[in-house]
Order: sequence, then C-alpha cells, then structure tokens
Amino acid sequence: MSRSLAVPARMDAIDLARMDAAAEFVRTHDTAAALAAVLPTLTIAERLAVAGRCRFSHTAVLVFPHGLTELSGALADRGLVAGPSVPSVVVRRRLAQRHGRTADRMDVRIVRAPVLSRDGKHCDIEIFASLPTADPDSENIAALERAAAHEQHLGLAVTTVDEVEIAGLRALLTRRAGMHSDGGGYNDHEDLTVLYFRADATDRPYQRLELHIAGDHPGMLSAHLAEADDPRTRLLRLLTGAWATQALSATAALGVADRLAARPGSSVTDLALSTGTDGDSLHRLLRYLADLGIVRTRDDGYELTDTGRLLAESADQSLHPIALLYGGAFYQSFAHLDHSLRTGRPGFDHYFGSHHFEYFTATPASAELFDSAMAASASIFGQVTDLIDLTPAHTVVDIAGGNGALLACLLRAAPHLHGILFEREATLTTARPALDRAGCLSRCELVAGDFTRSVPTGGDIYLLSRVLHDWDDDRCHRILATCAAAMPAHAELYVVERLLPDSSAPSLAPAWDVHMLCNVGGRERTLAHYRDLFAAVGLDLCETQQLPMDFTLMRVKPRSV
Ligand SMILES: C[S@@+](CC[C@H](N)C(=O)[O-])C[C@H]1O[C@@H](n2cnc3c(N)ncnc32)[C@H](O)[C@@H]1O
Repeated sequence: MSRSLAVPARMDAIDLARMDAAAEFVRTHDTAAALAAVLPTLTIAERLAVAGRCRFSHTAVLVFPHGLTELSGALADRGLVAGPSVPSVVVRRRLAQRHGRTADRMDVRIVRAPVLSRDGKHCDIEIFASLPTADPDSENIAALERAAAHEQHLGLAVTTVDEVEIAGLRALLTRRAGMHSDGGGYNDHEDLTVLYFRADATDRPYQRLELHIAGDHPGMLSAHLAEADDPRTRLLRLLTGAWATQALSATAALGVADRLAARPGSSVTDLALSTGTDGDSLHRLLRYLADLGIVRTRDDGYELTDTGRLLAESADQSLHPIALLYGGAFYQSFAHLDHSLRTGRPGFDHYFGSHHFEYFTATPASAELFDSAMAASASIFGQVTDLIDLTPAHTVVDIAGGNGALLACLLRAAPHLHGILFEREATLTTARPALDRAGCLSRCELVAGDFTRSVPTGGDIYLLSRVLHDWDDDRCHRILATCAAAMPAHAELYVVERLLPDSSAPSLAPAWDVHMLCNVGGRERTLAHYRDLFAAVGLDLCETQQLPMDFTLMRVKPRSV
C-alpha cells in the first residue's frame, strides 16, 4: 500500500517500475545467469574466466525523489529496506557533464537496498537518487534522464585487485564481448573505483556493465577513461582509418619498422638518416604511431611494440607485405566502394580495369606482393597441420594454394607425404622457389590448371584455403563440384575460411566481407551458407575447428551412397 506523503510524490511510474525490474532481475539471477544475459557473445570458457574474478553484486537505477524519505517509503512499499546513503561522485559528475552544469549544482546520493539473488547470495539494488536543487531546469533534466536511462547498469564486484587480471577482464569485455568504455571514476566516500562499459547491442537486459573494484587505481582508471570517447570523437577516430592505413603502410615501406626492430631505442635523427626521411615529418609520424600503439618512447628514442614489430620485414611471421598491399592497390580500389554498393561489382575492376587476379598476372611485382601477403598469414597454417590427421594420407592436393605456404607446412610436418600444388601458371612461377626455400620442392608436383574445369585426382587430403570467399555461389558450386569429382570416396576436403558470425559477436569477417565485395567480387559466408554449398555438390560438412585470426577449418567428406 502506498504511504501518504506530506508533498506529492516526485518519483513517477517509470522510476517505480525500474526499481521493481531491478529487484526482480536480482531475485531471478545468479552470477552465471547474469553474465549470460549481459555478455551473450562470450564463450562459456570466457564467461567462466569473468566469473572467476567477479561476482554479480547489484543492478542500478537512477530515480528522482523529493528526498531520501520518499525513496525509503517507496522501497518499504516493496518490502525493501534502504541502507545508509552515500554521496555519489561519479554519477553526479556524469549528470552534470551531460547537462552542462558544474557538479556542485547536482545532488545525487547512492542508496543500496539488499536483495537476495537466485542462489541466495547477498546482492543489492543500487539506487542513484537525484534530488531536486535550486536549478530551475531540475524537472526537465529529470524527464530527459528518465527517457534515456543512461545510468541503468548491472554491477559486478571484482574479487581481485591484481591489475593484470583486471586488465585481462577489461580486454575480454572490450575485445570479445563487444563493449566499450563508458567512463567511470573513483568515489572517495566509499574508496571504490568503478569502470563502466557499454554495449551498443539492444538485445540484452542491461546494456551497461559496471566493474566495481575496491580501492583507488588511478593508472587503470585513466587508461579506461581514455577509451571512453563520446560518439562524435569515436566517429572521428573511425573516419581517420585511412590515415592509419597509410601511416602503417609508409612505416613498413620506408623501412622505419625494420630499422627500429634492428635498433630499438633509435633517435628520430638516426631513424631519419637511415631511412632517408625528413626528421620533422618522421617525428610527427612517430607521435601518431605511438597513439596507434605501434611504437612507444624509450629514453630519448623509440621502440616497436609487439604489434609494431609485425610491420618489420625481418619479423617472424611479418605482416609487412599485407601493410604494403592494403596501403597500395587495395587502398586505391577501396576508394571505389561506392561503385560496388551501386552495382554489386568490384570497385577494384572499376578502378584498375580488370579483375584483381588478371591485374596481378599482368603486373608481376603486384602478383608477388599479393602472394607474399597471402603467405603472411602462415601463422594459421601451422595450426592447420596440428588439426589434420596426416598419418594415413599419402598425397595432399592444395587447390589454388598460392605460393604453397600451407602445403609446405603439411609436408614439413609429415615427411612421408607427397604434395600437389594446383594453381594458375603465373602463380606457380613464384611458388616453385618458395617451395624450394622451404625444402619441400622434391616432394611436390606443381600442376597448372583452372579449378572450374578439373583438379588432380587420387589425393587423400584436399585443401581449399581462402579460395571460396573469392567467388559467388555459382562459381563456388563449380569449384566444389570439380573437387568432389576428383576425390576418392575416402578422401577429405579441408576448407579454411572466415565465417560470418550468426550473432553480433565481434569478428574480422564482416570487414573482410566488404573487402571481398569491393576488391575481389566474392563474399564471406556463415557456416550454414557453406554447409549448403557443400551439400549442393554431394559433400557433407563433418566438423569445424577454430583457427587464430577468426579463421575456421571445415572438414568435408564426399557423401557416402
Ligand atoms: C586468396 S588466394 C589463396 C591462396 C592460398 N590458398 C592461401 O590460403 O594463402 C586465391 C588463389 O586462387 C588462385 N586462383 C584464382 N583463380 C584460379 C583458377 N581459376 N584456378 C586455380 N587457381 C586459381 C589464385 O592464383 C590465388 O593464389
């Protein structure tokens, strides 16, 4: 029953319904269920890693009572007991910033009311009570805040104060769970650091998550706040993606990365002299590269970060050729994405006048760069080797295997194997010396041909790595049909591709799908799409295995009759 108040209630039906929903959520969830609800894109193992370092502690709402008496009454009406109030620091400042005021013109208190979670653990609903002030706009602000519900969140109490573990948690939330920093702060009244995260997805009961950490952690907090861009800043950062591509590509092309790899701590003067660049311009580039996380300062010079090291040609599994390709031909063609969007045809063909395979054939230097760029992802190939049982096989046929990097991995892992590299004549020219350098040429047959017409028969294992995504469904059917026709009944086909996720899970595949649209004329696909392509030519998808860099290995077999 509602209590009679001396003044009419200020809290409205929205405030009360939000408090009810917050309490009900706590009663019906435990830590595992709460994490599943707000972090649906994490794998079970990742959620277990979060649960190992956090416990579900509260749900939070912002409401607008006249004062704490009205709030306590509303809580009592719901069978809840208001705990003592504490001044809010972080939410008060956020409210002030949103409405262009100084924090001293806002009065926000934190009141917690205990509620047992589904597993009987002590949790709270955390209520931010924004009290009226002399500000003539108080009621307008209350209405705007009620409509936007900016402060609703689900709170996790972090059970570790180890900053490395907390950094790992932040990385899981931002890189794997698709959340981004939504600010935070330190409340000295409670000696608590809070880090807020927000997901743009609307398919979850709380879009915001709070990590609630005992003590003051200024370094961690400032790193988190630096990532909390407002939408305008975030969009501006995205719009400068082309600048980042060129900065990285120039760093690779001019040998800056290699010089830094050879001489970590080099001064700008030394770097400029050794790379033939202008000192002031190079200095400005290095400052941008530091912002991008590619270099960092050391004494009075610079050194590469782990990410930056991959730009050096000399690096193990270097991405140098990819930097040159993405900053070169594929950069120029990406400027014609609008053509692809209007016509469904590659911007590359529109700009260069021919399909990229033909263009690369006609310009051998670009062809070599393309083949090296493909081989630069060879780090995934090592893992493919571990996932295929090579023992019973005699012959591996790599269809459109580029310069033979994957085939060489398999042949090196299994000295009894014989390999066939099936490629276009032009690519075999660069593949031969590459296989020779890998020490595999003597066990390899190089066969030139067109995979839409026929491929070598009699293999035990067939490979199609990053081939199908180059083509539309009709061409894929043709390629797969020639493979199916050549494969003995016992043979297996292994397909490497990036799968489009079924959910909003973060993945490299959507970006590469647009790249395929604009540069190649192909597409990335979901697992179900691939299964249908295989089924249409009598092949069955048997198994999938996850590879690094969001690739998947699919095992496919001829359907037994
Ligand atoms: C994206 S690359 C993949 C290379 C390699 N499998 C890898 O994963 O690194 C696609 C390859 O398909 C080859 N290719 C294109 N058209 C072909 C055709 N009609 N017959 C055989 N190979 C072809 C290209 O030469 C190129 O090396």
